[in-house]
Amino acid sequence: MEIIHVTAECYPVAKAGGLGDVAGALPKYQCALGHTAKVVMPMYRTRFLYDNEWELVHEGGQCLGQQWFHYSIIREKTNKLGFDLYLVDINGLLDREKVYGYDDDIERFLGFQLAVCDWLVQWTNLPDVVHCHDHHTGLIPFLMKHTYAFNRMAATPSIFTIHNAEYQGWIGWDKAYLLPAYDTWKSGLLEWNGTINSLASAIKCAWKVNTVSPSYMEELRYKAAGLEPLFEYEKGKCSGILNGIDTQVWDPMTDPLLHKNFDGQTAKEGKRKNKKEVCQRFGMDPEKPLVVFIGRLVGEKAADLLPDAIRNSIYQHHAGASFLILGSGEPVVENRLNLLKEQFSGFVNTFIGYNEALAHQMYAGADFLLMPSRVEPCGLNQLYSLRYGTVPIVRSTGGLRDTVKDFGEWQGYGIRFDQASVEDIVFSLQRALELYYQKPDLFQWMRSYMMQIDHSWEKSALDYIALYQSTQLSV
Ligand SMILES: Nc1ncnc2c1ncn2[C@@H]1O[C@H](COP(=O)(O)OP(=O)(O)O[C@H]2O[C@H](CO)[C@@H](O)[C@H](O)[C@H]2O)[C@@H](O)[C@H]1O
Repeated sequence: MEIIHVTAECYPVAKAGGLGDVAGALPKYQCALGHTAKVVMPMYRTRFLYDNEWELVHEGGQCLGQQWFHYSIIREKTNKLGFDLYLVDINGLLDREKVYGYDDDIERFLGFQLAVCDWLVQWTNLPDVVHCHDHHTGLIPFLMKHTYAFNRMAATPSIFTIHNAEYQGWIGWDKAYLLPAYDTWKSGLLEWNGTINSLASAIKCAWKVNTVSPSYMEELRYKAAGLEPLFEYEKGKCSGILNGIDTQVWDPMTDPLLHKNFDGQTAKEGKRKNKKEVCQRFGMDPEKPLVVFIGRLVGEKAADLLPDAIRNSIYQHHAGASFLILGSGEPVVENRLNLLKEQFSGFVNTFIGYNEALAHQMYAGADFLLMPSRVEPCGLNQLYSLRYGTVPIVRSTGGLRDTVKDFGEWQGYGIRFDQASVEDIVFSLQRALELYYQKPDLFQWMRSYMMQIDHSWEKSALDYIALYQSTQLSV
């Protein structure tokens, strides 16, 4: 099959979160299965662009409302990522350093989607599947099926994967003129609650829709930031496929970013050395258990609970653990964490920002990874932590529920709690400290057991192929 993934992020070209990891790995594993998977994404001005060689494969033009724009598509020459990578360049719109966060993001990603459709529709042989990821590509199923300009692709299956339904790509109707012509009676396919909603439109128009874990798909039917009835209505074409991890990038035995590589046999010593380095750098005691948090400091990840939970744990557990936080997000949370760092110097430290190398070193050096998420469609951090022998402490939601088993259960290897509350987090930290100080044998067993769990992409890549094939049945 020929599969085109359309995405705003792809590791290592540009990554802001888990979407980048998935788009950088899934196509590679699909190619390994004998399919032809390709990725098309915006050409941001990131380092990857300048460090690699490119060839021009297409040039064209499209209208964004009254404004005509020129676009070009370049391809990475050496198949460096294990699949064909195409970048869409639109001067003035996509040529920025960051992926998101600009005032004209609506125009930027509309321009991107129009350019992709304009390019694909000119292919002599259309691809077998167009696989769109998250709301930045959510209008493509509508554009392919219902606009005059692109309806040569109406019979080409579109698949839509929801990595996060909290962000929906709302566009006021006053910007509807930016879209190419379509029969106006079809405008209901774009709309939700009085605005154009890219995510809702994708759920309505894509041939198949999936989320990145089965539990999250279930949850969306009763908690989906306003889209609950839509998920209930469209449940027939919706499913959940658990994310995998790229074991070529995330392997503690070969990871070049670690101070010391290790595998299941050498984990105790290897992790001890990595922990020592991390603790030295952040001024913490390597004899104490190291609890880390890595991710966006936003409400969805319950990062706002961290300051109180950490403070309470330090008081209640007599500073029995060290805490290190890597992330950025809401300024209030960043400031509160930095205050905590001042107050509890030597016990708490933070790195506010994005740092891929440090993330790897923290997965390797930590004893516990804390993920109290209010919403977690799948979560990759806990999968990385399992592979790096770091016990995940997670709230029982979405993909966290599907991938972490509490150590109170038969062959459990993690710590789970129910409520996104300071009390539940502190109680779970207490269980973690008991495990670390009082049950070292069990702790070691959990570590070696979790490192062997297979969360590679092989199975999920096959599930996606089966999903694509199921579109043949729905023609
Ligand atoms: N400050 C920082 N420095 C370095 N690295 C950082 C970092 N902050 C985050 N990361 C990295 O970004 C990735 C985060 O992935 P997640 O899946 O946990 O979250 P995200 O919410 O972005 O993804 C969404 O999409 C993914 C993919 O489908 C779902 O798993 C998830 O549940 C959903 O919310 C990990 O690779 C992590 O190491």
